[in-house]
Amino acid sequence: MAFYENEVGIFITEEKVQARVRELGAEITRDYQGKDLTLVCVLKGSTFFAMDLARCIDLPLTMEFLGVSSYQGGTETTGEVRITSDVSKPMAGKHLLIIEDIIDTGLTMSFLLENLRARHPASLKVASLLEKPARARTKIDIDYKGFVIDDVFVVGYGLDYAEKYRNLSFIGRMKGK
Ligand SMILES: O=P(O)(O)OC[C@H]1O[C@H](OP(=O)(O)OP(=O)(O)O)[C@H](O)[C@@H]1O
Ligand code: HPA
Ligand SMILES: [Mg+2]
Repeated sequence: MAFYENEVGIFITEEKVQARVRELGAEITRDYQGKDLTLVCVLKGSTFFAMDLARCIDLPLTMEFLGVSSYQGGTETTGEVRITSDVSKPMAGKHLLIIEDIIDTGLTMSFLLENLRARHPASLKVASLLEKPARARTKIDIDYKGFVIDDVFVVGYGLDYAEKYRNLSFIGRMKGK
């Protein structure tokens, strides 16, 4: 029996995730032809998605990493988004695409959009593997969206519960949460 099976059930299979990531990569490749694209990967949750997506984009892109945290290990947001590590270069004049694993209440993305917009990029767009509209507290326009999901707490493919389960290659759901 695999280590996660008591607590986690499969929600979106690895095959479905990978197929959708390839589609999004092809779309981004078409849209950013001739532009100097910078992926802003949001630590820690988006790392697995960002790494796979980047390999499906057929363009000479740059990768930056921005750490933010607001869940502090639980299943409910604390409502306070903190930057835990900043990008390594000025973002002014760049075509930025924020890469997220999930937009749940939208508080993190709303913070990120405001923060990055203030740095005067040439353009600013959003890619998120998951969207959970049932819990949205603010409206976020997602330019590249993987899946819309119901109000369940998901783990795997970068998403954690108390820092665990990020390394599952599928999207799982916590049993009883
Ligand atoms: O839309 P929201 O309700 O703000 O939730 C989404 C955010 O919450 C999670 O990050 P978390 O704060 O857990 O940090 P982590 O990525 O390091 O797990 C997730 O990775 C998103 O960044
Ligand atoms: O459903 C979720 N799972 C893991 N982390 C999250 N952060 C916001 N929503 C979630
Ligand atoms: Mg988390």
